Amino acid sequence: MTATAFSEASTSRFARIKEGDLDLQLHYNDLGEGAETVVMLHGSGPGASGWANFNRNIEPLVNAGFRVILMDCPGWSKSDTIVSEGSRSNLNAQALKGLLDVLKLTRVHIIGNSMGAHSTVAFALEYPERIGKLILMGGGTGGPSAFVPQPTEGIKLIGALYRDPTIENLKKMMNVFVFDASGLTDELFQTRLDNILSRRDHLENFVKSSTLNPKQFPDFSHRLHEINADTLLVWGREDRFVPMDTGLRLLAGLPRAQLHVFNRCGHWAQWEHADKFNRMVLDFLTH
Ligand SMILES: O=C(O)CCC(=O)/C=C/C=C(\O)C(=O)O
Repeated sequence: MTATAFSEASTSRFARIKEGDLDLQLHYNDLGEGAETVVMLHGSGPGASGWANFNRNIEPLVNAGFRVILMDCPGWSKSDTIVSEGSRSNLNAQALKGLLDVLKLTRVHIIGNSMGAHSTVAFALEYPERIGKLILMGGGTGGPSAFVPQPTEGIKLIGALYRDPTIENLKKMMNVFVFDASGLTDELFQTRLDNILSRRDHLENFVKSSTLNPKQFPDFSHRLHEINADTLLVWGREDRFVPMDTGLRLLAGLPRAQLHVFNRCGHWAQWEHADKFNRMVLDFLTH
């Protein structure tokens, strides 16, 4: 499959999942045909989706012979909406279990970005037999930062955009996502704003969820030693959403983890340093 052979629309799929108390329709993108599958889980910003977060990272994996599944978590993009009163990390893990069962995938590698990384760790703890290797970027556990006041600047901007979804608030948030904002185009802003405004129900339910339970992403630090999977941690040195000492906490707790820190990089390492990130991921998955 070549770069021009796939698009969001041509790879868009829906699945009905019933997993425990969850009964909902999930949207996902399905690309490639390899024997091994890589699942990508997006972050929690308004208008995020698998495609929005990972469109620069799909092609090298597909060309290397992996099947790639981008799951849109409940409450994002074209998946059903939901109010999360408990741990959203665990809710997303449960949704992923349901999707993998529908797709008959027994074991997958997972790349998680921010909330997606928190959810990857929740999945690894709940369903250890279903995981291959893990790649966690800008997340993996909630909990305190020893150095940066919380909520961080970036998380406050996410909250402001959820409550008041204007182009001005979107630009404020996205300028903090990245180290170098010169790559953010008007087209990117407009696409993201269209995604945001197309699902007001998701926005309202995220605000409701955060009011019901401000700690949507619990601290897994005390359980990290249970995860035996090879894990690549990737952080931006200038991450203003989830500070880099969270990466150090993960490195200390996960027995088989290694950490790579990009300099001149914010919260979107997979986008800001896509070529190097893609090479590192392929090397990690194939060796
Ligand atoms: O609150 C947290 O710990 C997670 C924050 C988070 O998931 C932010 C992600 C932002 C994006 O990657 C996005 O919106 O595209």
